[in-house]
Amino acid sequence: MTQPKSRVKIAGEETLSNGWTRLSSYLLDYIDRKGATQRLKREVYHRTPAACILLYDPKRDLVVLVRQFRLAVHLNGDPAWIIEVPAGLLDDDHPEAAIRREAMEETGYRLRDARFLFKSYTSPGAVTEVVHFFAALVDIADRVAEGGGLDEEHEDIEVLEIPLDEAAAMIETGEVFDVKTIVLLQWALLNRAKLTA
Ligand SMILES: Nc1nc2c(ncn2[C@@H]2O[C@H](COP(=O)(O)OP(=O)(O)O[C@H]3O[C@H](CO)[C@@H](O)[C@H](O)[C@@H]3O)[C@@H](O)[C@H]2O)c(=O)[nH]1
Ligand SMILES: [Mg+2]
Repeated sequence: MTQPKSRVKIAGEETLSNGWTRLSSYLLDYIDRKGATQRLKREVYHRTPAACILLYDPKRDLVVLVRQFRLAVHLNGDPAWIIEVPAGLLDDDHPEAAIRREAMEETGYRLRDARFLFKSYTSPGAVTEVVHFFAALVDIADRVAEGGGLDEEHEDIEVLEIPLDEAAAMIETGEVFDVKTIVLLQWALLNRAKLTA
């Protein structure tokens, strides 16, 4: 499908907040499918790119997950120490270099091969964030450090090793409700046979 960029003209941008991440309000002139120009106002949160990874140990048939506090979840009134796949911001690194670094910092696993799967927008209605998804096979011998996150960034990360079927069942029970984690656990179920071969 052609992507008609000429149908969109940015007519103005105002920075609403410029803290950890910039929040902007845009005015855009958008030509709709009937050919009429609409002046729209849209707010966008400029999150930088990120990466996440499924760590699967085929010998023990388990996945390596992390649990940490997420303020946004807390503010919504949900249980806020949430279970996720290891993930982090690219910080200007290549996605694979970044996910190797994050996997080590958060879980203590040194990755051998990391396979790129796909990338995904996590909230395209308002947020620029794009997340690069990876998978890697790990073995108990690859755990060369404790993980737990960086002390200087006050990361307080618990490492969990959970049988794949149990982790996947936690989607249905509502214990796992982070979208990148749900996607990667479902990818693992679909590909387990190939991963163990
Ligand atoms: N000072 C300050 N530090 C912050 C702020 N927001 C985050 N940080 C710090 O920035 C670091 C980010 O850690 P990463 O491991 O690089 O990122 P992440 O938070 O795990 O992000 C991943 O998960 C998010 C939630 O699902 C995703 O939004 C993100 O794309 C990525 O996948 C953490 O040390 C965190 O405390 C802030 O507003 N102020
Ligand atoms: Mg992280």
